[in-house]
Amino acid sequence: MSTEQPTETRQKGEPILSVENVRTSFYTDKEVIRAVDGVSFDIYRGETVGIVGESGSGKSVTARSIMRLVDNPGRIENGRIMYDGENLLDKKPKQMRAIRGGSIAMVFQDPLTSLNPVYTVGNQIKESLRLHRGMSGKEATKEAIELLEAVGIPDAHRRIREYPHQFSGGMRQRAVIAMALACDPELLICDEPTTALDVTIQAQILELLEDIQEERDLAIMFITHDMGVIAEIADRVNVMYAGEIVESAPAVELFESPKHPYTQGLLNSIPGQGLEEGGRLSTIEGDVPTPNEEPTYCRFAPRCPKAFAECDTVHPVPVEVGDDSTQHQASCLLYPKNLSKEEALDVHRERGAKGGDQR
Ligand SMILES: Nc1ncnc2c1ncn2[C@@H]1O[C@H](COP(=O)(O)OP(=O)(O)OP(=O)(O)O)[C@@H](O)[C@H]1O
Ligand code: NI
Repeated sequence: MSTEQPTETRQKGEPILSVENVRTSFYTDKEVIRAVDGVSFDIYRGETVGIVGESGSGKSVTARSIMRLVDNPGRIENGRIMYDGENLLDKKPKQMRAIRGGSIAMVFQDPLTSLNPVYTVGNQIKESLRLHRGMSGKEATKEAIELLEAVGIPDAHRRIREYPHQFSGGMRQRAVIAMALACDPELLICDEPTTALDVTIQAQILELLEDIQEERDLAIMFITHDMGVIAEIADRVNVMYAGEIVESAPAVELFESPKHPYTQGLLNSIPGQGLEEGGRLSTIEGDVPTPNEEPTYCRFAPRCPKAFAECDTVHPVPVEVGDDSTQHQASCLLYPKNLSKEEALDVHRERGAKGGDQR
């Protein structure tokens, strides 16, 4: 972290969540997979931070690391996750359970992973209210109905007595969001919450999240592989590739002026943009590599149209790339632009040697 905070950031006060140089690895029989490899980012109150990247880039493992839900053979090996001034990695399992579904709630792609088929939707919301806010009886029923109304479920006093299978996909995801809100969270982590829904319903859910955020000053971490969705919802974007954040910027700036060749490639693959001759959508050739060794090179180089010899021997660290702001970083040897190629390479070599992800 730099000691010089840009004005805009300083005005927002302290971040509600600071992920600092986190590494989470999976110890399989064959190899050690560094699924999250030196990841750092902040989330401020009332802000939506997007995490975007192709399948396998480490988005979900990042979310699960924050929630301390990494299963065997996975281990969080390095870094700090500061929440409300305390490191979540130091919390006992019991303390973590209180935080999960309490001040930090999570919404997954498949609402059925969060809903129990044998209980009514109302009873599940009421159970959350009982556990996290000590409510019961009529008071809890009233609050549960209000929550269902707040997430746009019509006829809430009747639907509260229905089971998850009686809800449509979109309504189920709304119910899951109501359940998350029942705990009155400060931070909502959404992992592809709209991916399984059709486009119209997806738009409605995104709108709902924005409304709720405004009402409650909620911080949202939003994971998706869809740049279009990011454009809709994020204030700030972190682009992930093979376990690392390769670019981080305010959303508007990222879309207007992407710096990392990977981000540029992702943006070219949005329908309606970057159409090749003949109208075909351009995509980035090849797949995300499995990050199974310490990066002493750029993991994107094999797919990068701008790669040069040093990309195979120098690990890029995040450097400032903003045209006029100090909140735009990219991990790419092409930058900083104001330096010669040799000077820029030295910046990456030196900072990499000092321990990598020092922003
Ligand atoms: N249980 C596990 N065992 C071994 N490796 C795992 C496990 N879970 C995740 N990984 C590794 O971590 C990498 C990142 O996974 P992650 O689920 O975070 O990707 P993602 O960016 O969320 O992708 P998607 O868009 O497909 O959800 C995977 O490619 C895989 O190599
Ligand atoms: Ni995922």
